[in-house]
Amino acid sequence: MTTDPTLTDLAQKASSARHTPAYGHDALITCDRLVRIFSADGIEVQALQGLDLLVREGELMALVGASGSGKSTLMNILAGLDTPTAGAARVAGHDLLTMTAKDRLTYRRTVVGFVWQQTSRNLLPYLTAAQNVALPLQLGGDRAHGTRRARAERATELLELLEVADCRDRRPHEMSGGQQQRVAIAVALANDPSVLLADEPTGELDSHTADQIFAAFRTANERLGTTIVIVTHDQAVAGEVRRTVAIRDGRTSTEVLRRSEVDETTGHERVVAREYAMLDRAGRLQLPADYTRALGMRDRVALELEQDHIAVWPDDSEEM
Ligand SMILES: Nc1ncnc2c1ncn2[C@@H]1O[C@H](COP(=O)(O)OP(=O)(O)OP(=O)(O)O)[C@@H](O)[C@H]1O
Repeated sequence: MTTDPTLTDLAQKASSARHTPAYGHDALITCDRLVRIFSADGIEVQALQGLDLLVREGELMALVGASGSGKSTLMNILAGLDTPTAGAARVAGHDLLTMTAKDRLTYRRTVVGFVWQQTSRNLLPYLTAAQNVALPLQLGGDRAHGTRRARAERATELLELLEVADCRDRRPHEMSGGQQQRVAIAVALANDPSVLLADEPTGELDSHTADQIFAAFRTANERLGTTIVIVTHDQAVAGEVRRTVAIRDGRTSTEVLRRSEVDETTGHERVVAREYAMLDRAGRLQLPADYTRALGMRDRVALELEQDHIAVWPDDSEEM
């Protein structure tokens, strides 16, 4: 039996809804049902199809996914280089959908730093490493680094932190690919951004050099507290971070979390990884393709609520 709610019931309901924190209220990066549609030659491509993602301050995380799944599209939006078609995206309090062109420029110069795959895209070829690091300080208009000397000191400090102080006076073509990427990280960190975004930063490097670049990101994360999001195909990099989020068909699909555990018998520390599926706010869940294939699940499945889990069964309606 249902009874009509009283005015007091409705007031209480409205008040509790007001006190429910908004989705992602405590996250540094919030993507809420993010959509990006590209139209080319009359054909629409939905690169992001309602992507949800929360990243907390101080995280170092990896984004993985097949080619064409939407990783670069997401990174370009977070970098302030592209605007979403619909949904919501906020980074450090900046609304990426409603920013004016002027806000967008300030955002790109002071809130986010980026490192791209192509080493040549990250540095200006005619400037030395130190000059490359000093440039964003000058453009960002940071008062603390208003003088040439203050900027040179900051450049030296960052190049030392990333262990490329010896490249200080060299131009990009006089450095190895790995050195160039470490200088690129220093450039991206110059204005002390809230978030550092890296799109396949080790894509052009051999595995040993890639390890060194990853160590440089870890240093930035641990020593400066910068939140870092790395898009990577490199399993070694994805295996090193505490959180790896997989994107499939323009949505976040699964997430692997790793934590250290001490083995009770040996006393050794080991890393335990566990994979989770993403449940979106509408209650949608993407089942891994190999699971559904293994059980011949297609368009319909049966669900049963158990005491502590939900069971998903293949469609048995034909047998009924
Ligand atoms: N400017 C654009 N115009 C039209 N379609 C685009 C554009 N940029 C991306 N797309 C399409 O959007 C989809 C997602 O592309 P995106 O580059 O984000 O994928 P990705 O996961 O980064 O792939 P990769 O790992 O190969 O770089 C693809 O189908 C791509 O063809």
